[in-house]
Amino acid sequence: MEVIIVDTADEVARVAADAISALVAARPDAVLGVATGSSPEGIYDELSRRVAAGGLSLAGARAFMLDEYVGLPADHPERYRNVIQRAFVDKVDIAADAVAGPDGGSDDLAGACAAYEQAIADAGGIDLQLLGIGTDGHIAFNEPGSSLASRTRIKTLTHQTRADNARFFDGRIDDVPQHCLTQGIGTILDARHLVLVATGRHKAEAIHHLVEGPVSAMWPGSALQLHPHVTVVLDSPAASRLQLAGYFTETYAAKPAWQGL
Ligand SMILES: N[C@@H]1[C@@H](O)[C@H](O)[C@@H](COP(=O)(O)O)O[C@@H]1O
Repeated sequence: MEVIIVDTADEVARVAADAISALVAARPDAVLGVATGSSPEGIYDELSRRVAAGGLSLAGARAFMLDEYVGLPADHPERYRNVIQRAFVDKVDIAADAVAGPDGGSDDLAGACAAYEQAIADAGGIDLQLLGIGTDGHIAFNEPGSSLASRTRIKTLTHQTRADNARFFDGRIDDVPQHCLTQGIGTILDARHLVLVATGRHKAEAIHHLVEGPVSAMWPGSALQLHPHVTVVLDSPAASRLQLAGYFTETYAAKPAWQGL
């Protein structure tokens, strides 16, 4: 696991965008994994600037989403497929039909989960998966207690996650769906490169457990320790509980230029 600590959220976004730019330069038909939440928004804005400046094109890329609420109407602004449309698809040159998510509106949710796993497999798997992290340590919507081997399935959101996400529903926790479909931790670990971003002191505890805690279903992000290619990009407040912060800073400063992310 490489942990990169920078000063600002803008720098976090630039580093993560660099990883995507390098991948797409080498493989224009890359399969990206995109995440919702506030954390990746700066990355999408940075990618959009690079596309507008002509230095990057995602026209040949495909993308898979991590998760989706169950039961929101198709036109609900907080349905994650609509969120990712506004935050990412509309800002870059990726084809709208090249972006897929689990179907939280399906009458057959188990079937929708199986179909989503199959779609990812049919695309050859995900090259680079962007991730944020919840304050309770969840990745995608894998709440504490999730199997580290889980695949795409229905989950019940914790009170803490619904309270955190109520800000997207005019502060009304009761409007936040109780259920979601989410890639499992096993699904996420199948991606070839994981890039997790976090900013702010409210993420420091979850980041501490992810990087330095024991691997445990109680802190789902800690499963990333099992993956051979993980890049964690943090601002200083998010890194503030890391015992190894000094070492990570020295390592990044001394990083060989040829190494890439
Ligand atoms: N399902 C998403 C996660 O993928 C995301 O990582 C998390 C953190 O969101 P934020 O980046 O807004 O703190 O929120 C949601 O619960």
